[in-house]
Amino acid sequence: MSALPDPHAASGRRAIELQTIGMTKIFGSLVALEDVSIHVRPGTLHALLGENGAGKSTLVKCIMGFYQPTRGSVLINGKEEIIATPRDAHAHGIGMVYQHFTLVPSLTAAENLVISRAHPPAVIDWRKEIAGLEAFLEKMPFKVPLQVPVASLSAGEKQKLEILKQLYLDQRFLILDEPTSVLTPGEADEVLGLLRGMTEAGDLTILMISHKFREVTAYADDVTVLRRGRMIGGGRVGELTVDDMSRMMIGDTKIRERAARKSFEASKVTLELAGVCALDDAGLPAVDAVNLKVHAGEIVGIAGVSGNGQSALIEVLSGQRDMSEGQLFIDGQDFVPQRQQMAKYKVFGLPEEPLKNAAVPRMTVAENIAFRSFDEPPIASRFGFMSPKPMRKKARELIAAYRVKTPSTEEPIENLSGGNVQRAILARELSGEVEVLIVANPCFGLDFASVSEIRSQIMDQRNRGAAVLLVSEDLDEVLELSDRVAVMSGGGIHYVVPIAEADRNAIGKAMAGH
Ligand SMILES: Nc1ncnc2c1ncn2[C@@H]1O[C@H](COP(=O)(O)OP(=O)(O)OP(=O)(O)O)[C@@H](O)[C@H]1O
Repeated sequence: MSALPDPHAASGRRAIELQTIGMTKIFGSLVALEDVSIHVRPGTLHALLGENGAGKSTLVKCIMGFYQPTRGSVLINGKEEIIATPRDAHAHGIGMVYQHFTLVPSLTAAENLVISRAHPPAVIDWRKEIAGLEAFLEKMPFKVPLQVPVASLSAGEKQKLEILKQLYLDQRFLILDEPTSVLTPGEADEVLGLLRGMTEAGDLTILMISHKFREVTAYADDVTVLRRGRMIGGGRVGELTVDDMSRMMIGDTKIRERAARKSFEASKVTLELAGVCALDDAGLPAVDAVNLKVHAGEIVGIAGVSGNGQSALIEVLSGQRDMSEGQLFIDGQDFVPQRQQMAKYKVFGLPEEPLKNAAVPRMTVAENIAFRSFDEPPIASRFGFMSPKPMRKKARELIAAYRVKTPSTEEPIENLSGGNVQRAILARELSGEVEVLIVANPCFGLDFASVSEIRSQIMDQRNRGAAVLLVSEDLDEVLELSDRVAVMSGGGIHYVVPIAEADRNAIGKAMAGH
C-alpha cells in the first residue's frame, strides 16, 4: 500500500454531474433564491454569473450544505441526495474553493494537505506522506513546492494549492468562487487553462462564480445567469455574446458613464508619506522607507503583486498598524491616523475585506453607515444618545444613492452579499466632503456595473480636489484611474511614473522587483 492511500485509484471517481431542482431559499421576508434549476453537465466548466446580491453564493451554499434550502433538491449523477452539511457534500465528491485563502500560513503545503484529510493519521510518517504526495502531484496539472511554509508562496501558488487540496480530497465537482480575483492575468489564464484540461479529460466538473466575461467566454462551456434570485437565462457559452450575458445580468439598469478626468494646474501636496516603515505581525519589515506625495486632485495608484507590503501600508494609513519609523503629513501638518484627526483632515477610506476591517458585522446597515457621524448631530442627540430616526433616514438616502441591496436599514450588515457590503461602506466613506481618500482594491468582487459606478465615484472625488491613494492588485484598474503609477515590491516603492509614461512591461518588471 502506498503511504498516502490514493483516493482517486481507490474510488475511481470521475467528473460528477449535478442538478438543482427548484432551489429556493428564503431569509425572513427576503426571497434570496427562487425556484432555480441548473444543470451542470459532467466534465464541463459551468459559469455562474449575476450582479451583486443576485443569489450566486446562496445557491452554492445550498449545494454545499451550508444552508438548508427552503425548497428544492440536488441531484448528483442523476440521483437525489440529501446534503445536510458540508461534510455530506464532501462525501459526495463536492468541494469548494473560496475567494480568500483557507490554508494555514505557518505550515507547509504538505502539512496543509495531510491535515485537511477527514481522518489524518494520529502519528504521521512524513517520509511516506511526502512520497505519497509527490506521486499525487505527478498526476496533477499544476505543481507547488511541498516543503516550504505556505506564507512564503505567491498568491498564484496558494490558489493552486487550494485547488490541489480539493483534488487531493478526491472532490470531483469543484465550486470556485471568483478563483482568479487574487491572480495576475497570466496566472489566471494558466490556472483556468489547466482546470479546463481536467474537465475536458472527464476528470472534473467545475461550477465557477465569476464577474469576468473574458474568463467566461474563454474557458466556460455553459453559463447560468441569475438575477434577483431567479434563473434568468443561460446556455452554451459559444452561442451567447457578452452583450447577451450582460443584458441578462442587469436587465435595463443604466450603467453610469465613466466620469472624465478634469485637469488641474499644479496643485498642492495634500498627503505626504516620509520614510514610512512598518513591521508585520511577526515583527519583520513589511513597509520599507516609503516616500510618496499625493497632490490635491490627483490619484496615485500603487500597483503590485499582493503580499509586497500593500496591506501593511494601508493599515498604517488607516491607523490599524503602528509605524516603526517615518512620518505622515496632511497639508504640511503632522498627521496621526486617529479618529479625531481623520475627521479634522477629512480622511476617508476603504480597506481590504471591508466586512472584517470597516464594519461591525452584527450591527445593522444603518448603524454601520452612521459610524462616521454617530457622534454628530442630527444622529447624536443632545444627551449623547444616537437618534435612530435621522440615522435611518440618512442610511435610506445612501442605500438608494449607492444602490445597496438590503431588505431594510435594520438588516445586520453581515447578511448582505459581499458586493453590497462593499457598496454600503463606500457609501459611508464617499458621502461627505473628502480631502484624502485611501482605497484598497475597491472593486474586488463587484459586478461590472458596480465596478463602473465605484470607479466613477473615485474619479468624482479626485475631480472635486481630493488626494486619492489607490492600492490595487488589478493593474488595469491602476492604469485606468491613476494620474501617477507607483509600484510596490518588497515593502518599498522604487518606481513612480506619470500615467502618460506608464509602460506595462516596465511596470511588470518593477512588480517583480527589478
Ligand atoms: N444569511 C443571510 N441572511 C439574510 N439574507 C441573506 C443571507 N445571505 C444572503 N442574504 C441575502 O440574499 C441575497 C443574495 O445574496 P448572495 O450572497 O447569494 O448574492 P451574490 O450573488 O453571491 O452576490 P455577490 O456577487 O455580491 O457576492 C442578498 O440580498 C443578501 O443580502
